[in-house]
Amino acid sequence: MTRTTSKAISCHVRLRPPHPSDGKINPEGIKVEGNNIVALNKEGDKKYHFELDRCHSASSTQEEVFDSLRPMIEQALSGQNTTIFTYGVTGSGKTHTMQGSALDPGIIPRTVQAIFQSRSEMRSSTLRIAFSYVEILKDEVYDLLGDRSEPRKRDIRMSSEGHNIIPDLIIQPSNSVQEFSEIYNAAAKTRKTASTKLNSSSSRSHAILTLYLEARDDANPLQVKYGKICLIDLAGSENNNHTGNDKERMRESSAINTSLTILGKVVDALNMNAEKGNTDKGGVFVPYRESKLTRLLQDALGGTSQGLLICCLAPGEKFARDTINTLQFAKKSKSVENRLTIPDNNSRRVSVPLPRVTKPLSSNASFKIHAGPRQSAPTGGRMALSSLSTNTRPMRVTNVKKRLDKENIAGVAVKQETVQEMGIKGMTDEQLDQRIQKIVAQQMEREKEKSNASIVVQAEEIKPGASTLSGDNNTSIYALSPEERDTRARVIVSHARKLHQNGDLQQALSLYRKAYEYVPSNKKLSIRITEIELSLEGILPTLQHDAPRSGMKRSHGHLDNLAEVSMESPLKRGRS
Ligand SMILES: Nc1ncnc2c1ncn2[C@@H]1O[C@H](COP(=O)(O)OP(=O)(O)OP(=O)(O)O)[C@@H](O)[C@H]1O
Repeated sequence: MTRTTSKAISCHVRLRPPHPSDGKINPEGIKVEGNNIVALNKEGDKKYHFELDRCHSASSTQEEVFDSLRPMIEQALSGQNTTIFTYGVTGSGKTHTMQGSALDPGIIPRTVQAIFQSRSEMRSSTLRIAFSYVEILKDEVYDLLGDRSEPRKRDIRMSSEGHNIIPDLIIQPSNSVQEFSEIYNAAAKTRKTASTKLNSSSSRSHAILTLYLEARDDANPLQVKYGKICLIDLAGSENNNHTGNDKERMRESSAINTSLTILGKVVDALNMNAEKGNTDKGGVFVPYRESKLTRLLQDALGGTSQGLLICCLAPGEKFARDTINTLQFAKKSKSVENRLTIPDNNSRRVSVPLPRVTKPLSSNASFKIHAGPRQSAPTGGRMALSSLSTNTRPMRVTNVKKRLDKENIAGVAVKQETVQEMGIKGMTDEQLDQRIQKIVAQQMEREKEKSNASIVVQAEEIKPGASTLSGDNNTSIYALSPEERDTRARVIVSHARKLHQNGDLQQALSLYRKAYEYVPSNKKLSIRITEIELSLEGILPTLQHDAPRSGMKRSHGHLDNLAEVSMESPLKRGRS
């Protein structure tokens, strides 16, 4: 089980030490006092006061910065999605804070080190680690992993579960810090940077590194905790009067500034909704979809991830306005509340397992070996913890997952004790797979036998007189042709959708389950059912019906498509 709780985004500030590119510096321009910060405007006649969760002065070390967020990494290891991002004007120290250098490593290398360290200390569970790495350049998403000769541009799509996903994203398993570093460092070099007047190595793109964690209890492999850490180095906001940008840099700069402006609009909309006290009913439209960045940050902003924003400040007088803007962004972000899903210790939901490394990675073959699958769509990954923007975990769903999805859908409880009694400790994954398959198959068979007789009658009650359902109340599902099963499922789904649109999740769920009996291989339907179940359990934060609301844009797609798509495969099979 999991529970949900509200938690505001944490906001830290880090002041960079002076640098020759800063020009004139007013020693009174930015003052850090404990967790308070006072900034002067450029003219020096107006003071702005801000209180943040943590302020790091110019003398703060990388270690101190990391120590201040270490608890979040520990929570991620317990299954909590986590997003940490650096924000600030160009040259303010975002990349230094997030990445650092070999001699002075930043958050990313320290986080990876801490995770592998925790893994080596785990006594009763096994931790598997994988990562993806993308950049957003001029509002396009590029996969930084993978072979250079392959196309790297990726789309973002809305999954049928309502999450933003990146189809074909490479998820790279990793077995050691060294293995991670070889691949990650090579990929980081391909991130777009360029020299500007303010920063000789200015990031021209937003970079998102996602670490996927899967902790499996050794004594009970069905107890799995999934965590995800997104570490985001945003490109800096820019004033082209200072940067001396040429035409190409200007174009990049404009895309960077636009996406950061939309980020600000998203935060504003979330705050307006929070002020109204209700984000779900008739609130202000949150423009996540206006940029790729905000689509991918959706889970971190008003979603289910715990979030930390680190605002970086440059001390030069010419940055006074940027400093105040950055601090104002921090101030408004602080009031954005996320709804965290916190797994408890007994969680046994089986989710999307990480891909396995089948061969050892060689140091110079990092991009050629993709033990991680490249898939074109999410295949029913675990929704509670997989919804973070990149959120999107297009990983392979193993047979175990599929079977246990079926288990849920058919309402068959595979008792944990039963599995334990069968002595699965020490089994290989394959043996475990086979064992679970057997248990689920037996239980599903029993459930199906019980429910067959009632399904047709119940469907008839949903829409009396529907021609497709009339006259054969006693017909077994198995006696129907694929087309007939498909037609029946369609009718039931269309009623389920109406109930869903009316917000009657419980009834909708029961009808979707009935429809699923007719089309048990239908993945979309299976995902929809799981989604509603999670929603009813309070694991998924909101599961809104697709009916258009006045004054709000609606998200198109997943429900509208459901009846259609859900019926596709059986019909195709029937014809072939
Ligand atoms: N805390 C710090 N201590 C020492 N040097 C720093 C610190 N922060 C930043 N620097 C140095 O300042 C320069 C600019 O920093 P960095 O590249 O991290 O800025 P940025 O905000 O990522 O810029 P951009 O948005 O242009 O990519 C770099 O040379 C970096 O090493």
